[in-house]
Amino acid sequence: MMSRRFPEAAAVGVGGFVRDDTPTEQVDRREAVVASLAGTVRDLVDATIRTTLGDAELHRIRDDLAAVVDRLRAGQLPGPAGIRYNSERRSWNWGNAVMGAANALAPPLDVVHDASGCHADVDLGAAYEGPPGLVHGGVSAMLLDHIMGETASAMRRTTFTGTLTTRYRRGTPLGPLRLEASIVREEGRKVFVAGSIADADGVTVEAEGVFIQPAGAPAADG
Ligand SMILES: CCCCCCCC(=O)SCCNC(=O)CCNC(=O)[C@H](O)C(C)(C)COP(=O)(O)OP(=O)(O)OC[C@H]1O[C@@H](n2cnc3c(N)ncnc32)[C@H](O)[C@@H]1OP(=O)(O)O
Repeated sequence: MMSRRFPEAAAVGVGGFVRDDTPTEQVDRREAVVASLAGTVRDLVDATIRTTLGDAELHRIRDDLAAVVDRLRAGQLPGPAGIRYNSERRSWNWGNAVMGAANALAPPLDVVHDASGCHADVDLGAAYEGPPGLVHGGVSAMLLDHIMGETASAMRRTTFTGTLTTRYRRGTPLGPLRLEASIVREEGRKVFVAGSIADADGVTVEAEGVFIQPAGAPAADG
């Protein structure tokens, strides 16, 4: 297992925000490839959780997968993916825990910015279970944190989560869900955001968050 700290990544400027002048067309093409790979790995996670095969077959499958991991390790970044951007204002954060195209742990969340904030439709499977048949509370908080953070930043400024408060009104069933977020008010560098998760019968989780533009960060970058 790879180390969780990446001093060698900082040394070569990988991670963080990285200017990368790969043309957008090439970024789009590569994104489709890594998203396809991550989709198959996501299937693998679901299939692993739900497998009923016998122990001997699972040992053989584990060996096959270990060989695949070795093939992927033949070419690796020295650290996490960070956020990259080019001169055409195309940015990509393929490792992001919630919407990273290359991250099989991400559901992934496809966030749509609209007039009132952001929304996203997501379909959560067995990998996101907490109580039986229900979404893990930490997963709900993670998804809300992300969509509320995107709402606060409005794609034009950097904001970090200061405080996130969640109220779990009832269990959130695995399956199709709708997330929504909107800005309630702003005070100086603080952006107050409301968010929710709903199933077909209505809201299951409500959240309030304070998102803060760090001291020294540009108020808006256009
Ligand atoms: C587009 C991508 C979307 C991604 C969405 C995902 C969002 C995330 O998960 S971000 C990761 C989780 N969050 C973090 O790691 C943040 C860690 N904390 C920090 O970096 C800093 O503490 C930070 C930026 C929140 C505040 O730092 P700093 O700018 O120095 O704040 P500071 O000057 O002390 O305070 C500014 C104001 O914010 C308030 N404040 C500070 N911290 C908090 C807090 N945690 N909660 C609420 N209010 C706070 C202060 O009271 C102050 O208010 P006022 O102006 O009224 O006096």
